[in-house]
Amino acid sequence: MEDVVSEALDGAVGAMGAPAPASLADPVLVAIDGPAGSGKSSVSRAAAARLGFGILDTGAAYRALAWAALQTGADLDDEASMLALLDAWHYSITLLGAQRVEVELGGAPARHDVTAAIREHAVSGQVSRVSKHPEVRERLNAMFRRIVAESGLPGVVIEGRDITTVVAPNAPVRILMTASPEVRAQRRAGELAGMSQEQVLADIAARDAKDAQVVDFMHPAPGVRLVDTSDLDFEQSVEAVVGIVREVSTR
Ligand SMILES: Nc1ncnc2c1ncn2[C@@H]1O[C@H](COP(=O)(O)OP(=O)(O)O)[C@@H](O)[C@H]1O
Ligand SMILES: Nc1ccn([C@@H]2O[C@H](COP(=O)(O)OP(=O)(O)O)[C@@H](O)[C@H]2O)c(=O)n1
Repeated sequence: MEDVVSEALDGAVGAMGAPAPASLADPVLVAIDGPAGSGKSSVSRAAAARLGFGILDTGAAYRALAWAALQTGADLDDEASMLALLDAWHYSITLLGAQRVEVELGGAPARHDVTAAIREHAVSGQVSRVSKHPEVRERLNAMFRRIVAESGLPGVVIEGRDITTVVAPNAPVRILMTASPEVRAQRRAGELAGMSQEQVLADIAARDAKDAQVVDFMHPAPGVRLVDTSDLDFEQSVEAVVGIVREVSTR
């Protein structure tokens, strides 16, 4: 399946004019989980940049699979159909710089830049239907571990729902990022033009409820640090994550 082309170094070329040096050691992992709108993607991205690490947004792969299923007319509730899609697709995501997500499905055009499309409401509302399948999760988790291992980066922040518990339970830094439902809806409503805060709150509550049937991302597992961003501004949230990483790495 995932004949993954992790284009991690593209961003480094653009940013620095030369490819990033490949690290000989395994990358340091910073695992971050949390519900929708807690700030995990944007805060993880800023923290990674500050630490000189890459960022792997795992939700993008679930979103891209849902996008591919909607595109091809496959039944999102049928696990075998989703596994067949995974067998056929090529997925790539940048780990440095601006996020770019691409999917190859075969056919014409072969390669689709889905960076914007996977954030649309039509995809967000359907993605829990593909992420509920256990074997789909196993296949994507294997892909995430491979992308990180092959990144050549000194460290990678990897964020999603089950990173601290399933994908990287041995990561030296594991964080659960939360915020109250009202604050999360307010943040998301600011991003989604034309939707009221009430609509957004209902949407993310419904998605969280479906997702929570599959993985627990509301309560920190033993050893996982809780960062509640309800009363933190963006900069304070980034500092909280960077502070935990520095604290752990100087122990
Ligand atoms: N601590 C914070 N204070 C204010 N706004 C924030 C904070 N964290 C994130 N945001 C904003 O909230 C929105 C949702 O954050 P995002 O990172 O997409 O959340 P998640 O990945 O958990 O769904 C973004 O527009 C982001 O800039
Ligand atoms: N590790 C992960 C990441 C995402 N997901 C699924 O992918 C969807 C989109 O994740 P996301 O992180 O992009 O969502 P937001 O929190 O950014 O809204 C979630 O609603 C889950 O259904 C998952 O099941 N496991």
